[in-house]
Amino acid sequence: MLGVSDLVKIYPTGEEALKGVTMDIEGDEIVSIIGPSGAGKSTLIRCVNRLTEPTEGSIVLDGQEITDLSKNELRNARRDMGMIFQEFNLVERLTVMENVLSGRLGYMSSWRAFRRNFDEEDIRHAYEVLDRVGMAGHEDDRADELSGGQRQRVGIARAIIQRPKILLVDEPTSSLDPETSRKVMDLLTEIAKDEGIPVLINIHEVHLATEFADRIIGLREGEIVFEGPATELDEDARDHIYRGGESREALEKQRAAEREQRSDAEVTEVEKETSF
Ligand SMILES: Nc1ncnc2c1ncn2[C@@H]1O[C@H](COP(=O)(O)OP(=O)(O)OP(=O)(O)O)[C@@H](O)[C@H]1O
Repeated sequence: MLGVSDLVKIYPTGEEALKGVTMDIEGDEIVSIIGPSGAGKSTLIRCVNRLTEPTEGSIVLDGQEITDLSKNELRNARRDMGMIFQEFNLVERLTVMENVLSGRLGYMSSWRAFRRNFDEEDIRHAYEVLDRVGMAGHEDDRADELSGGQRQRVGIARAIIQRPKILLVDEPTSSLDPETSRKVMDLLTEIAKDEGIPVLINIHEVHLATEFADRIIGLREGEIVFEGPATELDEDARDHIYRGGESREALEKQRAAEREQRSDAEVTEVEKETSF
């Protein structure tokens, strides 16, 4: 389905955000990318649909190479990639229904898109999808009247109405409270399984990644340093992703040394106080 090979991204500033990332995602798998801040998680997701232009490497979606598509070809290819963002990216002054239908714009001629001339089938589908994400009855609400959780539900509906082949999700819960985050993740993963499409999701909260993903990819400094099922993400693996080369054992040694140093210092203080 999606194959990423030797993907490199060097920003104009010289920052090498991805240093040759290779990964695949198939079927209806949910893959979470985790890693410390600056590891390259967003860059990876955004390179897949070329919101960020990759520097080198290959991205193949359903047999089509994405990296060398022209602007027009890319517009068509993006219909196959539903994108869900941290900041929801809704048009604030438009209604829920208008925001959801905007997911169909990529399928329309420029003229029909300009006139917002949607098919009846699209409108029927939009009602259905809004019901599916728990937003029935809110069709005419303006986006700027919604709570964060409701906004993300609309974001999910807009992505789903595209009938994409894959969902690319960039920090969907960063602007939400823990309870809403869990509900949104529940909905997102359930819908993706129903639709039978894979999900590539960049997520900060490791507990949500392990709870909802089939597979975890750990990125560190632009490189994959862990890949496996959530059950294999033990403390050692987490340390490796978030602290680099340090293994759990090394960390324990370091902590023991620090404890020893502290107790030596305490002894010295006591000696000082009691010496006369
Ligand atoms: N537009 C840009 N121009 C220059 N450097 C960038 C740009 N976007 C990201 N970077 C740099 O690329 C590296 C990877 O950034 P990226 O946002 O992909 O990481 P991340 O893992 O998603 O981080 P976070 O979890 O903090 O969002 C970082 O060092 C970042 O500073």
